[in-house]
Amino acid sequence: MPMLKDPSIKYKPFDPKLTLNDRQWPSKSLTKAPRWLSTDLRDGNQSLPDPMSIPEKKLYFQELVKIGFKEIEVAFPSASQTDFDFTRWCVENAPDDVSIQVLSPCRPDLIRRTIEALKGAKKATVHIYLATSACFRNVVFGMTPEETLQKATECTALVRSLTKDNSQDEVFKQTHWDFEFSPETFSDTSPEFALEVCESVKEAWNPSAENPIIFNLPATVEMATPNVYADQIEYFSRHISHRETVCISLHPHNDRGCAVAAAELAQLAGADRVEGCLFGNGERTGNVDLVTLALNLYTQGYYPNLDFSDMSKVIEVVEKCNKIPVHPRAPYGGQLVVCAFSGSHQDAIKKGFKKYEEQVKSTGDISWTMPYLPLDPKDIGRTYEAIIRVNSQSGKGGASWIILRNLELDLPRGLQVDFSGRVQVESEWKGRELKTKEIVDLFKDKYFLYDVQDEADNETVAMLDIFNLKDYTLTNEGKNRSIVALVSSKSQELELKGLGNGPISALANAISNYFGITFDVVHYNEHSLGKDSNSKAVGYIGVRVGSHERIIWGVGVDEDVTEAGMVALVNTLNGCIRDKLVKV
Ligand SMILES: CC(=O)SCCNC(=O)CCNC(=O)[C@H](O)C(C)(C)COP(=O)(O)OP(=O)(O)OC[C@H]1O[C@@H](n2cnc3c(N)ncnc32)[C@H](O)[C@@H]1OP(=O)(O)O
Ligand SMILES: CC(C)C(=O)C(=O)O
Repeated sequence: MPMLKDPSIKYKPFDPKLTLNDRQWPSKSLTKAPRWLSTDLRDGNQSLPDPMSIPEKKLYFQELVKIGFKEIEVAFPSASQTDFDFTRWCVENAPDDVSIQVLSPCRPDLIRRTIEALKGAKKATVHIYLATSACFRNVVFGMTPEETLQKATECTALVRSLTKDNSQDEVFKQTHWDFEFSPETFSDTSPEFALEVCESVKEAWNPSAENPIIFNLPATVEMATPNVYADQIEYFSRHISHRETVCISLHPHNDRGCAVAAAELAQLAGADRVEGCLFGNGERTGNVDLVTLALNLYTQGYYPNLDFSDMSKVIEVVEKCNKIPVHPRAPYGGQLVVCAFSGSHQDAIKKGFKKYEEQVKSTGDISWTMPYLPLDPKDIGRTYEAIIRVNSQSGKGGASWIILRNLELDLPRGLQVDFSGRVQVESEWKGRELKTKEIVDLFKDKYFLYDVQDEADNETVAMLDIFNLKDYTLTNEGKNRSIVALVSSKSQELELKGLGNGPISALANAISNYFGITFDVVHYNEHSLGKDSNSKAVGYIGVRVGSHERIIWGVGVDEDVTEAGMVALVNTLNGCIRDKLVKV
């Protein structure tokens, strides 16, 4: 029995050791982007089974710059020659406005090596960390609180002497130095002790309002619900002295699956900066996902200062370098998050797009109100074609969307229902999703939408012995129209004669007369295809034959709108012959 019936004998509820009854964060809203730091190349990379090679790191770095990151943690330079060399490459290649951040533990030898890697950088942030929680102090370091405080302070003083106070080395003087300290395991540290250590570190660094110190307060392990983290951050923000000289940074991990929520609530609680990775890569369950955080802001109408216009490219780089696939359901970016397979979703989205396109056309108003889709897929470089996909769970909306997007045919409701039955049979038979081309081909075959200019289509028409409207003459007979129409297939030619109050009804009457059946047009509509003067017209016709309940649908395309309807009618005859409702 691996799971305990009484887990309380093993696990205790988290005690934040903090009472913040006058918390302010719950009544605030997020209205601007924080400072972002990507730690993909450090925290993300250190968690990969196969860390990135230098070419992969370069590719990733360039993508981060393209997205718009101005602070990038590029490595743990003392860890390996690869990390050191890559830091050197960043120093030489980073754009002037991008600050290169590197991480080191509070170990003087490693701090020296780390700072050596930054020589010549235009903008650099030295980031050191030391765990402050009782668990880590006792289990990992065997250090008292006083020893921890002393080590953090001494290492900060060392970084200061090697960077902003380094008067020995001219090259070091050229760099704009920032300093970041992480009381690692902050989420599990007594709030008073985290504050005490940070006050001492702050004094050792001596920041200013112009050059604030960064206190990165990590949820190294996510310990509790996000509101607890928010309280911890608000407590720190309200109690740290000279708040204007401090930038509060977040570094949430996702152990409980709440990293995004924690980062959002903690920003409400006063944080200025967020560290994380694209698509939440990182130790264990990952760092906070910066794509989600940024696009959450965007879909509230606030520009996140990160540009995901080419999401597919971002995913390509992330997957190539991390060698971990981005989950198809990853918020915003996942391949399946803008795809609807099920009938109700497709129906709502299709109606939503119709309304939206009308709204934009008639008023120019692009404000987004779309069932099921919080983000316009176009904003992240996705096409509308990919939104609706068709399988056995789909209704009429799905297949007709594909036909609309690919053939520009806005099918009448009855025809949608008719076609969706055919699609359903096909997808169940194949036991899988039907691809766009399969659906389009299915439609062309079912409604005889063959192109006379196309050789392959002509062969099909001949093989299936399908009737075409070859010629016709219409004459007025009082209020009525009389028709003589020539329809031909490969094997025969028929002369049909009839009378009606218009060309369509005259031809329907001619078919009735020839085959000795009732052939009633119960649905007719048409619309134009294309927007220019060469545009064609499409006609849709539904007929009821004899005593059959079923309506047989035909579609016809022609330069002339009347002829499009007549072609559609001849195609209903083809449908009747194929379905053996009419004998030739
Ligand atoms: C939460 C985080 O993600 S923190 C970042 C973690 N990232 C990494 O560790 C990736 C790179 N790390 C490495 O390549 C190696 O760990 C190195 C090069 C830094 C150090 O390697 P080693 O010297 O072999 O040490 P090792 O990794 O075995 O153990 C860590 C040692 O550092 C100490 N240590 C751990 N964190 C810190 C810290 N923040 N400050 C000071 N010392 C620390 C540990 O107590 C341990 O000391 P001990 O050997 O006296 O018990
Ligand atoms: C070094 C720190 C910021 C860290 O990675 C963590 O605590 O998760």
